[in-house]
Amino acid sequence: MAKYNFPKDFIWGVATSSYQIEGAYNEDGKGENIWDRFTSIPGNIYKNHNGNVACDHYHLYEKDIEILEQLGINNYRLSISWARIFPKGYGEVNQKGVEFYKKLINTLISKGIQPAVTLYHWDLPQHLQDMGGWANRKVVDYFVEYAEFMFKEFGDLVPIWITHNEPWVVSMLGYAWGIHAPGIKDYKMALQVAHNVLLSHGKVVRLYRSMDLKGKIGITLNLLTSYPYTNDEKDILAAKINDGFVNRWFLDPVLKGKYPEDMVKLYREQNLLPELPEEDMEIINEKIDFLGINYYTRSVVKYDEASYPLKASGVELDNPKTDMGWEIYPKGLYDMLNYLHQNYDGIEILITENGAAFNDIVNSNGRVIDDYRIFYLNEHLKEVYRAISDGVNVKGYYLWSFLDNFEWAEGYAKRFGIVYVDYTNQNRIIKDSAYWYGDVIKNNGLKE
Ligand SMILES: N=[N+]=NCCCCNC(=O)[C@@H]1[C@H]2[C@H](O)[C@@H](O)[C@H](O)[C@@H](CO)[C@@H]12
Repeated sequence: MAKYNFPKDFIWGVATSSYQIEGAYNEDGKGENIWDRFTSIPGNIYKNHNGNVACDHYHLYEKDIEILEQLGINNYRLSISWARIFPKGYGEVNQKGVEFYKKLINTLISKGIQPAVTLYHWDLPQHLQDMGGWANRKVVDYFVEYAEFMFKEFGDLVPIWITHNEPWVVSMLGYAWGIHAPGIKDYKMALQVAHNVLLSHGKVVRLYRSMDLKGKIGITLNLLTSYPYTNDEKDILAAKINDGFVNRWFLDPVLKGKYPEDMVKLYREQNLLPELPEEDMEIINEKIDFLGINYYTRSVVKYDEASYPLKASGVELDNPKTDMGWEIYPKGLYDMLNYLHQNYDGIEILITENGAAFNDIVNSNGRVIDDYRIFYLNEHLKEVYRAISDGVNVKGYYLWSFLDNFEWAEGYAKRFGIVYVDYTNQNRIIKDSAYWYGDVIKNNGLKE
């Protein structure tokens, strides 16, 4: 019996993404994507790790789905590798790529596991990057063509669609700071990228509606609850600017049809404002069925004269952190859920990612005792429960991640999985947290 009972039809799931787990980077007709290219350049990734093999999910997906079944996990968020479908990003279709996802999704459904499909989780076909990538407005139209193909092929199979995963990361880490693929450092271009990605989202939602499909469609945003370091009004303003930078720059166009005025003013003053055609806003604001949010940690922000362009910088507190160095702050999820409920008309929410990396060790009995991860997950789920009890419209939770996997610039050094992957032999070891999560699902709630 659970102490914290979740709503009857609450969605309990786990999440992954194509580049992080599939491997088979150049198999069965798949085209090169920007992460294949970015990881091939020495110095970009921890120890020059890459996703050429990753968790070899492309070949091991049936065994991985058996683990989901064994654990009683009946919702699974995955992403599609665009370059497996369209090796050049558009035009010729790679039928073997289509067949892989048909087999994957049909196997999930045959076992009673509901798929949630992300169309774009960062792995842009390299051919499209060669023409400017998301900075080129033409790529918007190629994304729509890709989505239309996916809706025609999978629209009747897949009940939950996510257009994009974390446009803030796509634009800022990929095009402003060069930490992620394609490794560009151009802040103004990054803001143009963010706009084009949002425009592509809106066009795909509009397309989905026109095809009269029966599922739900939304977008996933990484949201950082922002808190001022002190009660000094400069810090309070800095926290608000950080909230605008990470959260409202994406939430407002999608849910209100306009960019936040304070950030437009700031970017205009800094000569960073890109082309933001007014006629695009109505498209970006196309009504979504749910907002996906990825929550990991909070931001504590102080005024910082030297910080460009926001005059705001994060403060590292001496609090418990995950292996990523991210503060463990469950209340930040509660506060974010209430913030969304109050400021965005009670929009339906799916938590499409929440989880933690810790330095997992396989003990002498071949077991991974990850009590720290169970603690992190339990504390965050208690905050979700509290928000639902306050009336916040949270419909589901996808734990990041199902498997240990390629953690972008950190390579395989960071383990987020509830299933341990031994990359030397591709063995899977079910961690204690996975058994714990299976119980949460069975009880539809938490014991403590
Ligand atoms: N300071 N700080 N920052 C906290 C937020 C950083 C933004 N990164 C994410 O949210 C990525 C998201 C991604 O979808 C997944 O593909 C990644 O594997 C996870 C784990 O990294 C998360």
